[in-house]
Amino acid sequence: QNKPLAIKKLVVVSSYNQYLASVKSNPSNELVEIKKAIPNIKLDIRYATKNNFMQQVMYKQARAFARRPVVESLKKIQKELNKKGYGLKIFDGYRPYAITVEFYKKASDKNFVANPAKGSKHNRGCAVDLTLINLKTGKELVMPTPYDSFSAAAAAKYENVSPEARKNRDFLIAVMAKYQMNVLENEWWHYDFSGWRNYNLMDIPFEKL
Ligand SMILES: C[C@@H](N)C(=O)N[C@H](C)C(=O)O
Ligand SMILES: [Zn+2]
Repeated sequence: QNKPLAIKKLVVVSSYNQYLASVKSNPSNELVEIKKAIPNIKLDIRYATKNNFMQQVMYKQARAFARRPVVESLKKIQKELNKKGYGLKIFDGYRPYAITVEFYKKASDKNFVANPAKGSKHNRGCAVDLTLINLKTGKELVMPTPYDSFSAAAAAKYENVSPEARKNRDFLIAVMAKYQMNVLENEWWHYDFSGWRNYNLMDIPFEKL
């Protein structure tokens, strides 16, 4: 006889007080503002502009957050990169769940956006979208594709790219992995924190944080 399927209900925290209580019981739950913790990090929050795949402003504020241990990893990564003349540029961090719902409705290719039925690691404050910059010039290093290019060439192991783009991409992937930030198979710019399972999905707008 077939066993009934166990259907897990998706938990999304949308109450600010519930979020505060979770931080009180475990400080790792805090959504830390990345720029405050790492002042020399560069931000280019595309979803707070119309320059993104949605072609509309999705965030009211150009800010980036991540859970405390994720920001600790980013701090170490930035330190290591700075010694070599490079730095990070952040495109996105914590993303409220409602935004993932909007992305999924409109995205031309659903392979490049998380399904709201499961939620995104961004909604857990455990994913960041980023690239590398040259510290002196502030310019982005050459990568296989632009950010959020929903193309085959965006894959982390895509072979048919220039030697320079491949070198930069593979260097970024390696330094991120050293600090528990693992690249997403089909997006070279997206990194998931290995402890993401310990954090709830959230739907709290930046303005409240
Ligand atoms: C939309 C893109 N930047 C992204 O973050 N995709 C992943 C799969 C996500 O939505 O979690
Ligand atoms: Zn992402």
